[in-house]
Order: sequence, then C-alpha cells, then structure tokens
Amino acid sequence: KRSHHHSVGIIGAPFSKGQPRDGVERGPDLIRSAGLVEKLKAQGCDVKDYGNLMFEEFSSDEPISRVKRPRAVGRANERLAGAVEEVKKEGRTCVMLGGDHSLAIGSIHGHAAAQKDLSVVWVDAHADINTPLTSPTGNVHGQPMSYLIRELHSKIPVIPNFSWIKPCVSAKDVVYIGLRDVDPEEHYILKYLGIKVFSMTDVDHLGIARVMEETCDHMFSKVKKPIHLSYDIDALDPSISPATGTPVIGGLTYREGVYVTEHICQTGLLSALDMVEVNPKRGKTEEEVRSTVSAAVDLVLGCFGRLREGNHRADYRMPEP
Ligand SMILES: O=C(O)[C@H]1NCCC[C@H]1CCC[B-](O)(O)O
Ligand SMILES: [Mn+2]
Ligand SMILES: [Mn+2]
Ligand SMILES: [Mn+2]
Repeated sequence: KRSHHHSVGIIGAPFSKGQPRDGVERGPDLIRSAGLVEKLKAQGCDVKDYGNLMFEEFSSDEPISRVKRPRAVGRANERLAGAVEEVKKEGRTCVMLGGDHSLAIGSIHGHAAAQKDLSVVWVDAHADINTPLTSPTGNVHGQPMSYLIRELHSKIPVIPNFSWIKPCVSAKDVVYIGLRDVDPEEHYILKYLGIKVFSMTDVDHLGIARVMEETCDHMFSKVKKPIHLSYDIDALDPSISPATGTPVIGGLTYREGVYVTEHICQTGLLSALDMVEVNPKRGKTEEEVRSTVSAAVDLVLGCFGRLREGNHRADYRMPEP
C-alpha cells in the first residue's frame, strides 16, 4: 500500500447562478460542518482551509447568446480561477466545494494555469458539455466543459464576461464516468470528439474496478498527467444523495462512488478535486440532506487516503505493558 502525505487546500465556492435552484450555495458550509477538515486532519492530511470566496452580485444580468446569468457566472469563475491557481502554487491539492457545476470552469482553468497539462475525470450523471447554442436551458452548470475543451472553441459564441476563458483541456484527456442523462446534442459532441465515456451501462457491464483500470489506461496511455477530478454528487444514486438539483435514478452506489475516489487516490496523481451540486433545499427530509452531505464528505476523504479496510498512522506503536 502506498503511504502518502497529502497536502490539501480547501476553497469554498458558495455559488448558485449556474442553475435556477436556490440552496446549492450552502454546500461549502454544510460539508465543513459535517467535519471535513477535522476528518482529513485525523487521517494524516496537512489541511489549509482558505475559506469561502465572495462573489460579485449583479442586479441585472440578462442572458447573452442564451446563456443565463452570464455576468455572475463569468465573474465568479474568474475569481475562482485565481484562487485555485493560488492554492496550486502553494503546492497543495485543491479541493473546491460548490456550489453548482458551472464552477468547474474556474476550477479547471485555474488548475491548468498552474499545472498546464491535465487529465480531467468527470464523475456525473450528466456530461455538462452543452455549448451556449446547444443548451436546452441556458443554465451554465450544463455547459462548463464546452468552454474548456480546445476542440469546441470554434463552436462557442463570444460572451463578454467569458472572454478571459482560454480552452485548456484536450478532448483526448477527458474521461466521463456515470453518465445516464445526456442531451442529444451532448451525445453528438461526445461522439464527434471521440471522448472516452463510461456510462452507467459500462459500469454495469464492466464493473467499477474495470472502469477505473480502463480510465487509468486511457489517461496514462502516453504520459502520466496530473488529474483534475470533477465530482458532481448527482453521479451517485438519489437513494444515497437525493439533495441535489438534477437527481437521476440508476446512479452509482455509495460503494462504487467511493471506489472511484480510492482508485484515483492510489494513482498519486490527484491534483485538484471539485465536489459540487449538494443542495440542502432539494432534500425532502433532514435525513436526506444529512445522507447527501455525508456521502460528499466520504468521497473527499476517499480522495485523500481513507481506506475502508482501515488506516493507521505510520508512527503508531502499540502500547507496552
Ligand atoms: O444542460 C442542461 O441544462 C441539462 N442537460 C442535461 C442534463 C441536465 C441539465 C444539466 C445538469 C448539470 B449538472 O450535471 O451540473 O447537474
Ligand atoms: Mn449532474
Ligand atoms: Mn454536473
Ligand atoms: Mn494519494
């Protein structure tokens, strides 16, 4: 078993304007209040919590090219990108707590600014790869990957508040896990770009262990690059994590979801993590919220060395009589 020392930097991004439902901005503090920092420290991580980012409010924020809340989303991600780059420059693995998935724009952009050649593992019920012109809703949380992937740049209209975004990921360096609710236009884009996808059918067919082996084979086929893991809590089955904006039945079990994080951790290449779309207002009961937040915490812990077999500190010595 590899023993690692994990240096972690946490950024809270209490942001909801990439989608229409209130409550997702409370994700960062809910995850913290479930003990994330203390639990990471207890498992031997060196943790620095950079607190929550404050995002500019816009009294009027009319759609541009059908993109909703373009000013709020553009500016929030520009600020997040700077914060993530800062954390990376301090040599820590960056953990971005959302907030909705539009935040992956800033998280991946900032990560790429500090660490230019990345692999992206996108764990989600959804592909989040609509362009502004293919999006059925205009909600940016369904679009982040379209701004980041070089091969899609020519398909993106000019949006003033997004002009700072430079595509920074190649299609061949992206792997999706957990897809089960993909728009037709997104499906076309995934096929057209030849992006590696493990849908829930593949998870059923191959099993999660083989999915992770093939994910790593694909990512490491040429050179081993640092990994950006973007984890949408709605990848898990709603029986585990119902308190989220776009739940879809037939998701990853808790065990599969955790296995993904354990496997990514043991590569030793995890460089940044997003944990997004926890929305307490979408839980019908307190228990539904607790279960969702608890799963999010466990997924983060799995990324930083927690093993279900148990862990012990390298310096542990048994008490002598
Ligand atoms: O683009 C969209 O608005 C929709 N496309 C199909 C899936 C649901 C939704 C996007 C969900 C964004 B997510 O994954 O961050 O929750
Ligand atoms: Mn999703
Ligand atoms: Mn998502
Ligand atoms: Mn590790």
